Amino acid sequence: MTLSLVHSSYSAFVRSQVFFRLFPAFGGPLLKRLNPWIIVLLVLGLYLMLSNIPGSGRYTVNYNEFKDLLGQGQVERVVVAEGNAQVTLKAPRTVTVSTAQGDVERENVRDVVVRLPGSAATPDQSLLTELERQNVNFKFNAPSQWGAILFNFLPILLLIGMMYFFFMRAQGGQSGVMQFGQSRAKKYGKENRVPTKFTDVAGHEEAKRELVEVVDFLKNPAKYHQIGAEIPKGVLLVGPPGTGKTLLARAIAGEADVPFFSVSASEFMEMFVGVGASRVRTLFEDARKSAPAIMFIDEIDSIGRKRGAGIGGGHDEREQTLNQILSEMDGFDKTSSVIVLGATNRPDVLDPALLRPGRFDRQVTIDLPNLKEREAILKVHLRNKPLGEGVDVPEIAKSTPYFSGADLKNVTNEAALEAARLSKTKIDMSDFYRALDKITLGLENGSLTISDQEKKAIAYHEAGHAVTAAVIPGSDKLQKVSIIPRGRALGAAFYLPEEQVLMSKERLENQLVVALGGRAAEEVFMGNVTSGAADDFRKATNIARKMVLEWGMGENFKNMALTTDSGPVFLGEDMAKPKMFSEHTSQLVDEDVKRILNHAYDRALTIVTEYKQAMHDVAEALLSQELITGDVVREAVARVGGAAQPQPAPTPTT
Ligand SMILES: Nc1ncnc2c1ncn2[C@@H]1O[C@H](COP(=O)(O)OP(=O)(O)OP(=O)(O)O)[C@@H](O)[C@H]1O
Ligand SMILES: [Zn+2]
Repeated sequence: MTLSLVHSSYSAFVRSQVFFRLFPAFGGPLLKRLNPWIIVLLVLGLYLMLSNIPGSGRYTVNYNEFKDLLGQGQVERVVVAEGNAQVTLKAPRTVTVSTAQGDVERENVRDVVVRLPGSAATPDQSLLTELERQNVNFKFNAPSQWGAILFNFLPILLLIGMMYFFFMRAQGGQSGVMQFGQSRAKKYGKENRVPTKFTDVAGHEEAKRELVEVVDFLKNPAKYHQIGAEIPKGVLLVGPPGTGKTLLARAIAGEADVPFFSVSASEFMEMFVGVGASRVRTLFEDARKSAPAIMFIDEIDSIGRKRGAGIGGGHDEREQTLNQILSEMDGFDKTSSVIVLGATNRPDVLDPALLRPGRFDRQVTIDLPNLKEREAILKVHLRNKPLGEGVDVPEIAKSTPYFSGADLKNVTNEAALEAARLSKTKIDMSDFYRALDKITLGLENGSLTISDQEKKAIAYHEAGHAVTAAVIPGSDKLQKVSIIPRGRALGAAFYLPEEQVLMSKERLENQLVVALGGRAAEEVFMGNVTSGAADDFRKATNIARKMVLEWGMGENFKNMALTTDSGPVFLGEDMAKPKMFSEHTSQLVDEDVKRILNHAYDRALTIVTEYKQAMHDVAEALLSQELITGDVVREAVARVGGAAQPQPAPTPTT
């Protein structure tokens, strides 16, 4: 359980992590795969079903019952096939039939099936004699071609088929026999003309300027060929999820009016080695046929990771697929005008071979949008939505730091849904606020029962964050504080972080004080501490470790970095990377981290004690109103401190 969700502005990295966590759905398209195994299973299932149904829709009777019926002269017709006899009675009557629940009487039965005793497909002699004597219409069907093949040879055929299948995969899927891979690649590579234009992509002006060249080449390839200019074969779009990489790729195709082939690299990943490579081949063939064209490969890092880094399964397949892409790109002759656009958010893990000249030798960075760009993106997505008076788009942009384009689109959509839910005809500012709360924190958790004592603890905890944030000069501006439980969080303080690329040591230390302010308040005002600060500690420790390990801010390690690689580590790579420092060094690191955290915690304790009255005021306001604005906190602090502490320069808000 977390008592608070302090999304103050740690480092850009920490922040992006938070948002990736909050928006897992933006990780990429959901793939619907039809796995070859499913087909095998279906066939097997069908086989089992067919071989189990003796005669569809008929009751089954046991052999003795049949003999009785025959003895009574009730049987009109018998057809024997594969050890079963399909029996038609002279008239409908009540018979004892076998069911899963045992023998039961059934009325009005005329057609039944009898499973003949023994494994023989031929009925015994005495039965034949009796049938003949009664002059029953009797037919003995030798197992039909069909039945015989299906029931006796199918398993063998399946086995041979699968061996063949695996064998071909192992061969690297040479074309001609790769029906599986080929037909599916066609389906994945959607070839279509797209109406998307650059005007649909807000912001990214820099990227657009670079990509105009690509558009021009696709429009007039002759111009470039004639003068001997070589145009990039591959352009890598690099940026976090949801920032519009796919959108830009489509816009290029749309602007140039050329076919757009798109595929997500993870779709190449199959259980069978070689399928991916074969799909790549087919896809490129198709694209070349309709050149000039754009081929877009999303999530290229999923196959383009450094070779040899992976551990375990799927790794051969990945390498083969990657090799195929590389050789296809090399295979483009200078006159073929297919441009491959790849998208990734992990360029650092890509195989260097992908980035060599003649392949993805150009990189275009697609970053998270800044304030102005967010406003522009919001406007794009609000184009067709009716807005009420007083909707302040710049204000929404300000409240959505580090949101990606996809996140912003989601905000506009959620706001529209909120408005519709209240049967409004226009979207108001309040709808946007509710949408934002919902998105950043999850739904209000009304089912949670919280005791009064717990509520008090939460209120003081949040007050601790809020008051320290208001007291420390230059902290992120506190926007609001709430103790309404939402999702996993029991309470939260919201800040409007100033977007900064560089974090000073002082600023980081201040953030640590605010992060630990919650626990400090618990200790001072509740007399005991709770488990609610777990998340705060995780975040604080994360920052402190980075300060020591990466940013050279530790006392033992002034001005040196102990890691060479930042960012989330890939499983394979991490396992392969030897530990960079000794046991002794680790101890020194821990010392430094501890010192930084302790210092911050002491400062937090001092502040909440010094601003005792403000703490009480804020906690009480929270307990009675559940949600208060940053102004309430700032006023409470000002009443205590007067001019003792300089206030943060307020960023203009309405
Ligand atoms: N700059 C932008 N302008 C307008 N809309 C945007 C922008 N960026 C993202 N969007 C919206 O977000 C949606 C998702 O973006 P898109 O799929 O292009 O992101 P992506 O970078 O390809 O993400 P991923 O890496 O997850 O595939 C787009 O369909 C678009 O509606
Ligand atoms: Zn907290």
